[in-house]
Amino acid sequence: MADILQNVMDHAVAVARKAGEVRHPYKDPRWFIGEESVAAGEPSILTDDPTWIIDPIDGTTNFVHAFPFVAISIGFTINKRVEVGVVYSCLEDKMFTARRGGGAFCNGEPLQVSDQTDVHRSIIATEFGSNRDPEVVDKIFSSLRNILSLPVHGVRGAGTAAVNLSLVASGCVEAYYEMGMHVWDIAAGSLLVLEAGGIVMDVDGGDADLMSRRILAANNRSVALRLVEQIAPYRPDRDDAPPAACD
Ligand SMILES: O=P(O)(O)OC[C@@]1(O)O[C@H](CO)[C@@H](O)[C@@H]1O
Ligand SMILES: [Mg+2]
Ligand SMILES: [Mg+2]
Repeated sequence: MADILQNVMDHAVAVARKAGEVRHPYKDPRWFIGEESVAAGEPSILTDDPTWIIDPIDGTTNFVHAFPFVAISIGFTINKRVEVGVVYSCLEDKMFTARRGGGAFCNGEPLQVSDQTDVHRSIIATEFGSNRDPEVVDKIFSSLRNILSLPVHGVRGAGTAAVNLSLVASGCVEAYYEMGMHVWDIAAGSLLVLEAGGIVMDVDGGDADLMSRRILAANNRSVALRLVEQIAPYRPDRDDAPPAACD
């Protein structure tokens, strides 16, 4: 794994030098989108530059309550496309890695999504999120009611987007959808799913957009599209939305 990260960093330096940049890729804030750096006021704009997208603890509420799913999530993008994804599920001691075109792995073992095509025989992962706006809560429950009534085998949620995506990549659940999480929750895990043979799209069936705070990741298109029909979508403020103006 250290080799993969080193290669990526070398690549980032090479791209920067080619572009005539003198910025240090480990230090310049423009090369990072991190949950904590954004909370501290750094920008959250995804550019074509090589960019690390980092969530040091995904599943903070789980962590506080000793609910045993917590992950570190590190994605790396070039031209706004995830090239490398690493999710470390700390308490499971599982290191998930993926490199674009190079497959997805758990502790070095190749991953493959589930081959289930029937949504009625599927387990779907999702989250309730932290938005308690009644309209949003209604949409969450409307989606859940529709999906449970399909029916499906079950609905689960690990409490971390990164782990939910690792579960899709591992074939333990057929799909995961959520609205309201952030780019640092999903950048790495979305590549795990793609490289394990799955698909990633918007909850309305459109193209995936890392900054949109909406995701549907599935083992295949037929399961995904059945879910699109059931999901009541809403649009959280984008991760790259300009800050609200102050009076
Ligand atoms: O703040 P944290 O712990 O980094 O992450 C937030 C998060 O855990 O909350 C969501 C639940 O809605 C998850 O999908 C998401 O990953
Ligand atoms: Mg976090
Ligand atoms: Mg998180």
